[in-house]
Amino acid sequence: MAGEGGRFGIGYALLPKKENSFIRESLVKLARSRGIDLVKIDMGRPLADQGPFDCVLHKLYGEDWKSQLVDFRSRNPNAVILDSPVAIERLHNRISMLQVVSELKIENQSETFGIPKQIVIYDRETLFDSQAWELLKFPVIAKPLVADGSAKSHKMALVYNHEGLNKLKPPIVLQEFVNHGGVIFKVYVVGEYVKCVKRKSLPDVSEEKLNSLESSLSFSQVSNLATHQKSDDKYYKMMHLEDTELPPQSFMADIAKGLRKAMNLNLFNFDVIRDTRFGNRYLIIDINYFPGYAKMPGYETVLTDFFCDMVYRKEREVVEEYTPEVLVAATDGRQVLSCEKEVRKIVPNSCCSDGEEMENSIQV
Ligand SMILES: Nc1ncnc2c1ncn2[C@@H]1O[C@H](COP(=O)(O)OP(=O)(O)OP(=O)(O)O)[C@@H](O)[C@H]1O
Ligand SMILES: O=P(O)(O)O[C@H]1[C@H](OP(=O)(O)O)[C@@H](OP(=O)(O)O)[C@@H](O)[C@@H](O)[C@@H]1OP(=O)(O)O
Ligand SMILES: [Mg+2]
Ligand SMILES: [Mg+2]
Repeated sequence: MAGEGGRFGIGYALLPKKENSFIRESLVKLARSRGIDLVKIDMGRPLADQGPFDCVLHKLYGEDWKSQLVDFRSRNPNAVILDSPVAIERLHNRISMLQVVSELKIENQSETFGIPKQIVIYDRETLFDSQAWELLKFPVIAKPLVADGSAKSHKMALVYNHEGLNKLKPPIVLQEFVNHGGVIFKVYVVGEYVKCVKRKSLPDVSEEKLNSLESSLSFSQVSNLATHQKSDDKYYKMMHLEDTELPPQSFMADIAKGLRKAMNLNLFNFDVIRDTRFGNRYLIIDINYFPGYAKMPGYETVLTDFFCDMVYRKEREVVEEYTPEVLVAATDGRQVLSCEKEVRKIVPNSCCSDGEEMENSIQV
């Protein structure tokens, strides 16, 4: 729990690309001003020997890292691990990733949601087996089954006809391509916070295109192109992103909450398209763990609020189990609010309330 001076430590373990985009000076400074130190985990040493950390933030794969987390957890049972490797693993397979969407129950009169029709293909024989295809219509998108963050796992192909299947390398997921007006919605989730933004997507596929000689089109991370790449393309010049209406915020928030609970994850985004055939039908096509949050407006504040929430909530849970004497020692200079029935709560003086003093609190 809180170290010297009532500060909290969050250790992070990220690949260099993610570290560069996410761990910005602006985030580190804001977190520091609110009592949280972001500390890089040294991958050359055992995690359990480092810290102390109140929380571990990570996006790394592999058995060694998983067992390090298990070891860390057993020695630091009160630390928060964001997020559990088992929960993250569900997102490494494009079938299990979207299965959870099909299980969600959300009451909404005006909008509906789901996933596109899709099948999984493990070998080349099945790829050309018409029975496997009964459910699907061209065009389809072929996506690698594994979504493990490698460049390969983002390599896709839009396939217009049977001929286009020749180039594909199973195991893949074949997902029906749904015309959606060339705009995708990315819904970023950070705990309870939900933010939906618009991005350019693949253009709609016309009947003429389907009947043309072209059999497939390969692409990768189309919604993630740098701005200059986007403006180079004739298609993007033609599109008017501003004209597209966002989906209703409360609807996206309900889906986000449902997914967060069902998947037991705090840090993810999901991609949503609006089916142009029905203006109120939304399809979830992708879910990513720990996405590019730095692209989210005001990400520093959102993430710092969330970190504060995590570490203080955990500390409250722990402290509530102790006697008042232990509590006083544990709060280490911070304020303690004394309530009826001997329930004690810590009122952070530098975090979440931006340093404002809380009424009725007793300074210890
Ligand atoms: N079923 C679909 N119908 C229409 N367009 C789709 C469909 N699936 C994917 N796309 C388009 O292809 C893009 C890439 O697909 P997807 O999001 O599954 O890949 P990804 O590599 O996992 O993306 P990310 O970079 O978000 O992780 C989407 O952003 C969207 O533009
Ligand atoms: O940085 P990373 O390598 O984690 O890349 C992630 C990328 O974030 P970035 O924009 O910071 O690159 C995300 O972009 P947005 O959805 O937020 O647009 C998305 O493409 C994830 O799928 C990527 O994770 P991966 O699937 O490759 O593990
Ligand atoms: Mg995507
Ligand atoms: Mg993805």
